[in-house]
Amino acid sequence: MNLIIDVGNSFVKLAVFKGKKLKYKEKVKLDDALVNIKALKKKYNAIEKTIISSVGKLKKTDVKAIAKFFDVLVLDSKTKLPFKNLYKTPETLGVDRIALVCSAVNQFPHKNTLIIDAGTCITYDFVTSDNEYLGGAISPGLRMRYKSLNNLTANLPLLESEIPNDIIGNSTDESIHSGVVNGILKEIDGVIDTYKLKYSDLTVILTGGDAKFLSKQLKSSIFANSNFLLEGLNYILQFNTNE
Ligand SMILES: Nc1ncnc2c1ncn2[C@@H]1O[C@H](COP(=O)(O)OP(=O)(O)O)[C@@H](O)[C@H]1O
Ligand SMILES: CC(C)(COP(=O)(O)O)[C@@H](O)C(=O)NCCC(=O)O
Repeated sequence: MNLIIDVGNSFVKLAVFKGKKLKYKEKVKLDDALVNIKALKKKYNAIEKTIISSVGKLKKTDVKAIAKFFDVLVLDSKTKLPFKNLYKTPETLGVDRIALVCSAVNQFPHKNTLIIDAGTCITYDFVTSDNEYLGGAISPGLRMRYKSLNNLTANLPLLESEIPNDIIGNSTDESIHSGVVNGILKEIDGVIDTYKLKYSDLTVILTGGDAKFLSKQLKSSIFANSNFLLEGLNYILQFNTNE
């Protein structure tokens, strides 16, 4: 069994895989991660290996503590990968984005694939049918947009995400929901349309904490898969250990 540890900028996702099968997953705050990992070790004593992908504030001491329980692979720019990385600064590429690309080449081999991860940030990652990763884009995520409107103004309240009733916001709250949510939806649909002009056979995956919230509102046809990153990490672990 493999334990997958995905440290994002909002949450840590923990998952247990038996071979390719997802057996269990949970989402925790970073401060609780170590305690929950210890509990998972007790619950699933068949876990031998773990992969850690962190773009968040995971401490080196936490990695050391985890390495006491399991055989650890810490994903970084030197890890053996199943695609050609053409990013100009591979050493600064987010390891979560690397895992998304691995998931795509594993699940959609020889396809032009755009992976959209709606998490703290929204990331766009594109891999060609020739297995070449070209890069993509980074833009502010759903909660980040609500928070920035509140943080950087005197009068705008902090709201919880809500699907707007109309494109025309007829109150402060409705104007914010329209700006933030319609803004993201138009951005995503617009990015997909632009890629499709060049790659008409494009496969699009939507994942991340906000994927469920956004997927039904999009006009483009996409595959929504909340486990896409976790599956990519499990694949990297298998790819590096010949499991
Ligand atoms: N308490 C919370 N704090 C931050 N984000 C939250 C919270 N509750 C729900 N969310 C949603 O989760 C999204 C982040 O999802 P996730 O994919 O887990 O992020 P990351 O992988 O970057 O940690 C945010 O954009 C937000 O809409
Ligand atoms: C863009 C990100 C902050 C996204 O993180 P997330 O929203 O998934 O927590 C992360 O992939 C990162 O730190 N990237 C480094 C810059 C780059 O990918 O080029």
